[in-house]
Amino acid sequence: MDKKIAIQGIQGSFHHLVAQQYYNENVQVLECMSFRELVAALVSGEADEAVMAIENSIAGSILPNYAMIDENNVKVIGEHYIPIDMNLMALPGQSIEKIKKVFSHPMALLQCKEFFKKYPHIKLIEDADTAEVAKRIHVQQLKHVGAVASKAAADIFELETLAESIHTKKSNATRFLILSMKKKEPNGEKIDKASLKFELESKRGSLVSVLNIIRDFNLDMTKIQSMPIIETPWKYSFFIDVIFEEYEEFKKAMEILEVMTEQLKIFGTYKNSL
Ligand SMILES: O=C(O)C(=O)C[C@]1(C(=O)O)C=C[C@@H](O)C=C1
Repeated sequence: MDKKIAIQGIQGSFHHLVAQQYYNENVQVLECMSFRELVAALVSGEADEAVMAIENSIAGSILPNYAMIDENNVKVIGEHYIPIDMNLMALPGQSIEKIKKVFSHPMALLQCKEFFKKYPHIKLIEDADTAEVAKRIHVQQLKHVGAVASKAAADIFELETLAESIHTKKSNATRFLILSMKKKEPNGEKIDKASLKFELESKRGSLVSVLNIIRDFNLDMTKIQSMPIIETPWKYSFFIDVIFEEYEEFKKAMEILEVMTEQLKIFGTYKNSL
């Protein structure tokens, strides 16, 4: 039986595009209207795996997603990057001048902030999903309303593109994680990346000591994200990604970090896809 993959959003969303690229064109998806719903579907077993956006090159990290992965003991089993192309769309026959409101996912609106500065008459409103807005405009035949979404969404929901590629930087890209409640099954793929988290005592040099171990064992840190620990004001946890050539070196580094840090947690080891 095909695996069921939870995505945030509906057909035509960027998550759907990633699921099609990572699994296959006909992937069986479970459409979730929030990241919280997506994680709940994984935890309950309703979905086997999930695709979750974690970071965008313009809008930055989606911090609540780090916390949800951590709190629910979700495993990271892969990653996927896609260039993100944002487009303004509306019912056929509308023009930008006629559009009064534009709805989209908050991360999508953030990526297009510069474009909309030129159109101060347009009110930007956050919504659950890019493609879902496109669908709503089509189903309810909403005039004077625009969506910011993918070209695929415009095609599926028969909308006209009023402005193409409206994201601020043309190199706009989003990184997605592939998630599961189970550890990655070996499938012959090279494992050369890991996502982990640790907490540190607020002591002089504690982070530097960890970074030295990472360097000494030839791990290349590709990302570091600090997150406040809610229970203890001004104490932080660090979420990091590392890539490596030798799995054995990674393992040895983790044995040392286990002793040097508090709450070391490895979310998963998987194939680097950048
Ligand atoms: O609304 C969508 O289409 C999504 O897939 C969500 C999402 C996100 O969560 O960042 C995915 C990629 C883009 O960066 C913008 C929006």
